[in-house]
Amino acid sequence: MVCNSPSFKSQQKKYTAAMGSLVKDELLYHHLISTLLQAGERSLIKLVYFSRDSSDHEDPLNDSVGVSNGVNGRLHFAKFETTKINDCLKFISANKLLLGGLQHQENPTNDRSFIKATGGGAYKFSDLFKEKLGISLEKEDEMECLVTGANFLLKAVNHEAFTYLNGQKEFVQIDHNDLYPYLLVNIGSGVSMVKVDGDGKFERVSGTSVGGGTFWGLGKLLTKCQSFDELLELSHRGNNRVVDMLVGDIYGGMDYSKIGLSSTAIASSFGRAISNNNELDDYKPEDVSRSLLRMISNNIGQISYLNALRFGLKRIFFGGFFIRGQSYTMDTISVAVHFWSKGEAKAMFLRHEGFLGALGAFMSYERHSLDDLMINQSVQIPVDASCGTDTNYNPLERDLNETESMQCRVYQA
Ligand SMILES: Nc1ncnc2c1ncn2[C@@H]1O[C@H](COP(=O)(O)OP(=O)(O)O)[C@@H](O)[C@H]1O
Ligand SMILES: CC(C)(COP(=O)(O)O)[C@@H](O)C(=O)NCCC(=O)O
Repeated sequence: MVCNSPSFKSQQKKYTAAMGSLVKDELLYHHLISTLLQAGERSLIKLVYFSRDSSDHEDPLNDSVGVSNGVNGRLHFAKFETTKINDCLKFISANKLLLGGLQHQENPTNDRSFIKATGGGAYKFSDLFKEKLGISLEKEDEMECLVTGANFLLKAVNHEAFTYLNGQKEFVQIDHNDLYPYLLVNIGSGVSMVKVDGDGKFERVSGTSVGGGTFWGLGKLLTKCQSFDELLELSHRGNNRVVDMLVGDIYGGMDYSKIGLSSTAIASSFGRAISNNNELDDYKPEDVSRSLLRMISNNIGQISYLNALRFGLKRIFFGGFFIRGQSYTMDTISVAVHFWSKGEAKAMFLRHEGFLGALGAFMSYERHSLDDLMINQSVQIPVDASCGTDTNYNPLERDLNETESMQCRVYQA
């Protein structure tokens, strides 16, 4: 229970005192929709929103229902493929995410008229949101949102960061006093590498255009897959050795031990495809997909390590929806970081990997700051974007962050 930590306890008092005025100021919403973050044509829209517990609605000024301890509710995470923007708009309407609870009841004409948004979608969908929902998208800087989101998750959510090596997931206990500096690597369509030195203190130190969009784009061309999930699914069944040229292929089955390369190390990604006049059709889409995933993950792991080395950073946190909690992706990135750093640096992943920017935008609401939200417990309750529930949901499996919510309390600064 994160809120038991001393720092949160002491903050609790401060926020308790301010709570009454928050309610009076009508700044708290029954449903508060936060943000939308999106990039290119075939990427994802992310939503983070807060819903107040129904038991809190009856008497918002009654201490016993949460005012003295903040307002109880849930922080929800949902995502939509960009091509399904209309589903997203319907979701927002159907769930009345634009209606302020207290505010709406007391002053129905004074509906909230903007939501926070970051990333390319904040620009691209601006007109659509205005036209269909009558609201403006208030734009927040993407890098700033990423960092705010990552800092919040690392500080406030238990079991958020984990290492993944040889199929073993291990949650990392974050020491709040020893979090900075770290390298944040966000693998979205492209990849941003940000050195984080504190709340709001960061520098984007590097990036690469070979990222999630590359995997999805090249994969689509090479395998004719129609969905990202299909491409991922293929990669599970593939064997990259059919496509990649290994050190052993070059050195007659031997290791090149003098420079530390085993015979099974990849010498050249896709290198085998140059032999035997093979055509694309001669390769199984599964093998191509796996090789592509390996190549891109490995490359990102390596560049990340080099940047960590540049600034003497030992901890690298990876986020972005490219990862999708995939074992193979995380394993490859971890191995790359481990191998190049000779075990000195650590790759860590975030359960809410794809929501960093959206969360950061959520925190950017006036009077919301990193400290305003406190996560009690990371309870997993699946909330499907189309409003169904997934009974097979297993929080320990991949896609932890896809459709979940977590219990939290909102306090006013
Ligand atoms: N269902 C999906 N549809 C499209 N891309 C997906 C999907 N799931 C994961 N991805 C991957 O996530 C990447 C986008 O990551 P994301 O963190 O959403 O970044 P962006 O800010 O670019 O939208 C895509 O390029 C792709 O590799
Ligand atoms: C331009 C971006 C910040 C946009 O973020 P994204 O939508 O990919 O999450 C990102 O794609 C990126 O950092 N690209 C790499 C550009 C480069 O450094 O070469």
